[in-house]
Parts: sequence; C-alpha cells; structure tokens
Amino acid sequence: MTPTKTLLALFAAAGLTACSQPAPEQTVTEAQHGAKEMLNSHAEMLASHDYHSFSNPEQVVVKHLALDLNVNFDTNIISGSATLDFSKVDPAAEQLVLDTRDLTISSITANGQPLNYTLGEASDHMGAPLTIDLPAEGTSLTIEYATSPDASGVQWLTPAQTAGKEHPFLFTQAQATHARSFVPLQDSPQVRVTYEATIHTPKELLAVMSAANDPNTARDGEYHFNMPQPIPSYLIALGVGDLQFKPMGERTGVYAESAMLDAAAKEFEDTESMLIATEKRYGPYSWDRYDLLILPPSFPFGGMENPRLSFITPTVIAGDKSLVSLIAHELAHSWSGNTVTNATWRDLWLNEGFTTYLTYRIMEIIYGEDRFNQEAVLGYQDLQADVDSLEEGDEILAIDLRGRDPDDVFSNIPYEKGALFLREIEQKIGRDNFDAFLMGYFKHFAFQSITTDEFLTYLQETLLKQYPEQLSQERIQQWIFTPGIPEGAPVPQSDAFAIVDQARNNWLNGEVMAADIDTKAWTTHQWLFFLNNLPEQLSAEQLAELDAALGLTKSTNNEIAHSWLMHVVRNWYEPALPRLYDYLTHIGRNKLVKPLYRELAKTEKGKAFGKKAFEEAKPGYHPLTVKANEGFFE
Ligand SMILES: CC/C=C\C/C=C\C[C@@H](O)/C=C/C=C/C=C\[C@@H](O)CCCC(=O)O
Ligand SMILES: [Zn+2]
Repeated sequence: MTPTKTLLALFAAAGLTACSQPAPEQTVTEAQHGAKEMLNSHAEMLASHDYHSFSNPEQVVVKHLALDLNVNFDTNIISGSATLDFSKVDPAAEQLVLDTRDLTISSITANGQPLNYTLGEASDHMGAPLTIDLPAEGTSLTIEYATSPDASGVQWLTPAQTAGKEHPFLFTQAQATHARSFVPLQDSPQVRVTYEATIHTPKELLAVMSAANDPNTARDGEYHFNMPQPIPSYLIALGVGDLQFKPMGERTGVYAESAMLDAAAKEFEDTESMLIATEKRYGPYSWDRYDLLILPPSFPFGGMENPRLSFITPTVIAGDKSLVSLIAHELAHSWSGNTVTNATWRDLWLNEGFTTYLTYRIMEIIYGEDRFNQEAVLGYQDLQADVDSLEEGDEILAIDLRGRDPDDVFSNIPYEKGALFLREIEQKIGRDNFDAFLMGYFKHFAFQSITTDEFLTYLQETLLKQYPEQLSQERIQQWIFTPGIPEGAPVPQSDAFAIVDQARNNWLNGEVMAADIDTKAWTTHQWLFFLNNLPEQLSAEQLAELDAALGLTKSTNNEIAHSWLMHVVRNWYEPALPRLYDYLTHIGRNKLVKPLYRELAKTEKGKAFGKKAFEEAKPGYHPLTVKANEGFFE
C-alpha cells in the first residue's frame, strides 16, 4: 500500500479505530490519547502499514473479481482475463495499484478502450506493482494476463506425481502473498472481494474452487463458480485434477482422486459433527457447504482454510483418525480467519491463535477431555521449542514483519501462544462466558478484516469492562507485545503422559527392555510424547533396540515417523536411512520435511544425504517447500 494510506490511517487513528500498534508498555487508552502525536512519528507511521502489498485501497478499492481462465497443462500456464469492479474511496483518485508477481500483462481495457499502465520493478518478496490509469467512465476494467510456469502460488503436477498416475493435477496456495502470482489484484487481507470464475480445463478433469462447488456438475472442461461473500485475496483458491466427490454428511463431503476417496471420507467422517458442534458454541456457519479437497502429498501445508473447500494434505490420513485435529483447525477458520480476518500479516495471530484455541475445543467436544489434554501438552511443547530457538522479536504475537517475507517467519507462535493467551482468559472468566464472548466477537466483526488494535479496543469495551477483577490491560499487553510465554500462563497437563514418562525413564535407566514396554493401548499422541522427549543423543544400540521392539521405521503414521526420523538423523542410525530417504522424497509438507533437512544440514554426511534427497525430490516439491529448504544445501 502507498504511504498515503498510512497517513490516512493515522488520521483515522486520531479518531481512533485501527491500524496503529501501541508500544508494548502502552495501554490502549494511552494509545488512543497518543494518536495525534503519532502523526509525527515516522516509526509509528510505518507500523500501521501493510508492508506486504503495493496496493492503494484507501484510494480505490476493488470489490468484485470476475475471472475467465484457461488452465494449460502443456505449458504450465494459466491465462485469460480478470475483470475488476472497483470503487473510489478518494474521489480524486486517478490510479489503481495492484499486486502482481511474475505475471505477463498483455492488455488492460475499460469500455473496450485500452488503459495506460506501468508494471513496476519487482522486489524481493513483494512482486511488482501494476499501476493503472483509471478510465474516465465506469468502475470496471479488464486485464488480459498469463502466469509464469514458476508462479509461486501454483503447483503443477505431472500424472506420475498423482495417486492415479494418469492425469495431471494443479492446485494453488495463496497465503500469505501468492494470490498475486496467479491473479493481478489488491493482495492485502484488508481488501475483501466477492468473485466469480469460469475455468477451462482439459475435458477429463474437474476444477474446484474456494466458492460454491457443484459435485454433480457435468465434466465438460468448463466450470463456473461464484463466491458471494467478500473474502480476502489469500482465500482465492483453485484445484484441478481427476477428482471424485463423496458426501460425508448433509453439508460436508470430500473431493479426492479415486484412489484415496474412500479412505479420506472414512478418516474425516466426523467433519459434519465438528461443524454442528462449532455452530452450537460459536454461532452459525456462514458459508453454506463445508467440503474438503485432498491434495497430493506435495501440498506444502497440513491444510489451507479456503472457504467452503479446505485444502488438505493426505499425510494426515493415518487410518485411525489420530491426526484429524487438522480438520477441526481448517473448519474453525470458517469463523476465525475467514469470517473475521487479520488485516495484515502482523496480525496473523488473530487468525491462527483463535483458530488453534477453537481447534482444541472442537477436539474436546468430539473426542473427549483426555485427547484434548494430550494434544494441548504436545502443542505446548511445540511452543516451548520455538520459544527456545527463535529470536525474541519473533516470539511476539503482534510481530514486526517490516521488510521480511512472511513465509520466512512462519512458526508456532501465532498458533500456540495465541491459543494459550485465549485459554488464560477462558480460565480467568469461565468457559461459558468466554464462549459467549467469542460468539459475539465473530458476529461483531463478521466479514471484516481487523488489526490487533481493533481487537484490543473491542476487548477493552467488552471483557475488560465486564471482568475488571479477572482481567487487566497490562497482562493482555504482555501477551501480545512481549516475547516468550508470560509467567503464570496455563500449563497443559495430561495424565495419559505420566505412564509414558515412566516407561521412557525406566527404559533409559536400564530397568526395562524396550520390548517390555506395554504400548498396546498407546495413542498416537502418547507415541509422539515418548519420542519427542527422548534425549537427543542415543546410541546405535539403543535405537536398534527401540526400532526392533516398537517398529518405528515401519510406522505408517507420518507424524510418528517424523519424530522417529529426527532421532535417526541426529544419531545417524544407518538402518533407517532408506526410510528417511523415502520419506523426504515422497512428502512435501514443509512442517514434516524442513526439520529433517535442517538437522541433516548440520553434518557433512548428513548434508550430502540431504542434498541428494532434496535434488531428487525438488521437481515434485511445491515452490514454497523448495524456497524453505534450498538454503540448507547451497
Ligand atoms: C509469525 C508469522 C507471521 C506472519 C506470517 C504470515 C503468513 C504465513 C505464511 O507464510 C503462510 C502460511 C500458510 C499457512 C497455511 C496453513 C498452516 O496452518 C499450516 C501449518 C503447518 C502444517 O500443519 O503443515
Ligand atoms: Zn490455520
């Protein structure tokens, strides 16, 4: 966004609504009083800026997008037109600024007449601004364009990289700043658009989008979509493949290649119950249907909350529903993230912290308190590991992302620290009271994009007034603006882990053999707790004993295999190296492969092994997984 927007935001802040970030020690009230002085502060000016968009929605805002696109699997190019309906916020505005990355623009017209435009210089992680002179008449313009075969937000898979091996596959991943690599638009989560699309594909393939999908549509290579609710650009998504559909409930179903359709529908059969349970606690589901699209294993994330159609990694199909918290998470985003959205990537914790909090709650409702406690402890340990390894600045919920690529800063902080913060409030005021607050919050900000400040102002007006004895402004500021886990924060506990601790200690002390540990009734979470809390240094004999007794190298649960393989790498346990190689070359989910590559890169032989696996896997990895790992082997 242009600097002008910052100034406007600060004038607004003198009011004060949103966009400014008070210093950690300030209270919101002080921040409000101080808003006028902030106008003179360059640093504060920068802090209110969406650093990750060139666009100028404070002058001209795009309201609706109509796409007509051709998906070409021979050239790996998406091409066609984007028609943007805009509205002038500033009546004197003469230009519309859009975000692009590696797009070829062939024409821009309005009312059949060409418009002048300039495509600016591309910068590191921002792409290039596209500045268009607005037409004298009308509020709509059409851009003819084509994507690059290397578009950062698109992955093209050959038939060999799919489950069916017969047809190619394409999927997009727009969060955080990759929508601009397949559509020219105002790529800031502050801007919400409705959209419609016509997608042309090879006839034998089906296209699906983050919009209304018709499972019974004729497979004729031309598909029409409509998203009537305004969504931020990072939620625009497209998938194309040899897809089938299977219903799971009245409002839920799954799209997948036929090879995994039944397994996915079985694994995720509780989705409908999750949807009903979440509505009961947090208010009506606003998006009509909730379906899942199961992607090939190269999908770089666990899931992506694309509205009406979450994109899901197949790595969570474990056969025993042990990893389905991912579905609860993506579903929860229908409230936190998709209905109430972070206004900038600095505010990501508003999306992910609330969603992670809801995830735990949904899991507890559907699978019980015992599972909730186990998942909460594992989440807390992930958070602690990040707090131990990250720079202090990166442990702050309202993180400073100036000049940084959001993809490089991804961590558990907005997720687990955000959720823990909310759990503390819940514990202080009572669960039912907090649920009522959340329901009100989702309603109050429905279909809006908000900053951390707007959240704080809302909190000030609601919970802080209602519960002055239980909550304080200082404590809330500490959670949001200071690093680490605040002292006195809730610490999740699970009784189910006590026997695991005991088994591990007894084995490490030589009191029992691994073969004598009674693991028959262990849950996946107990296995993870056992493995994640073993000492880093283990001897080859110890690893061999564990493996022989517990069958770890053979584990088909991708999370358990990951935790085991971390020990394999750290201790260079040779019998499991073929399994490690296979794992790295068949899975592209960054959360599962990056820690292994990072660990491999620490030794010479590990580096050689990792480089070989990475080079072999690279053609099948998503651009984001390549970007996240290539640095280990340069
Ligand atoms: C502290 C980070 C602050 C800002 C980063 C902003 C955006 C992060 C961006 O790079 C993209 C994130 C996409 C996430 C999608 C899904 C995740 O929930 C997946 C989590 C990992 C996994 O389960 O595989
Ligand atoms: Zn999420």
